[in-house]
Amino acid sequence: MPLQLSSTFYSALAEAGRPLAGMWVCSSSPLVAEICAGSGLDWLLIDAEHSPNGLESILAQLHAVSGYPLQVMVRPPVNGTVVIKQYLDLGVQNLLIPMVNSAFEAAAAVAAVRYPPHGVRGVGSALARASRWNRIPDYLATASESISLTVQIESEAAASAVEEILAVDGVDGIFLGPSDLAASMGLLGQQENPLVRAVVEHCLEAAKAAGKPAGVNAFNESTARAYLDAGASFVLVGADVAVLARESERFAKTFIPTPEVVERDSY
Ligand SMILES: O=C(O)C(=O)C[C@H](O)[C@@H](O)CO
Repeated sequence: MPLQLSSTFYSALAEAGRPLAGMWVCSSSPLVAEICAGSGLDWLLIDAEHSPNGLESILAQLHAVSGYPLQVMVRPPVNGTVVIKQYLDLGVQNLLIPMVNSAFEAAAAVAAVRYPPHGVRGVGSALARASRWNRIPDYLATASESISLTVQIESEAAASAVEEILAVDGVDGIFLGPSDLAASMGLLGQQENPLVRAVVEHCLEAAKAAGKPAGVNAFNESTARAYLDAGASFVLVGADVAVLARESERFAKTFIPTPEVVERDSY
């Protein structure tokens, strides 16, 4: 029986017939990635934009989660042809490209994931995990069927161009980043601000009109539910590192007496 690659994020979304819920893996740890993979969530996003991940640690995490029935997406640090080629050759099948601000930038990402004549992806898969070292029959001809591309809308410029970005052939879906969006609107740290939420909802509507799925980052449960009600097809509702940070603080608060605040003279 020939080897087969798993289905993509968007095939799984269509098959599920309901929104997909997932979480970030930012710890760069294969062990933590595997713990999260067995949680029952629909998908994981391994982050390399803000997390200390290199090709080796991403590969180790892909290995760790490979036996679990969920989708895995990976976010590279930049929208770059070389880095995208390396991720694809590593066997990443679902890519989330950060900071895509225009149709031009979205088209560059599409070109990076496709072989010539449809794109500019370099040909090295025979020596790479992507094709399982040429054990996937016809990998070069069929690669694009095993890859999904999601672009991140996370600035005012991107939100203004969202219709054009959605219209780019090869963009399978969009993902809203309320934190950077808020920052670009002069509202740093205010991802829950009604002005930010209104822009997110505008983009969700644009995606619906374009017939493409849209996802959003929302760690606050009521916000996540509101975005799902507004038409989000997939959400990220937490992160490994955040769970660990908040729970370890809770342990400390529960068992360690709060030191008295010592009033000091000002020097
Ligand atoms: O702008 C956003 O929101 C995101 O892109 C998500 C962040 O990068 C993520 O680290 C959560 O804060």
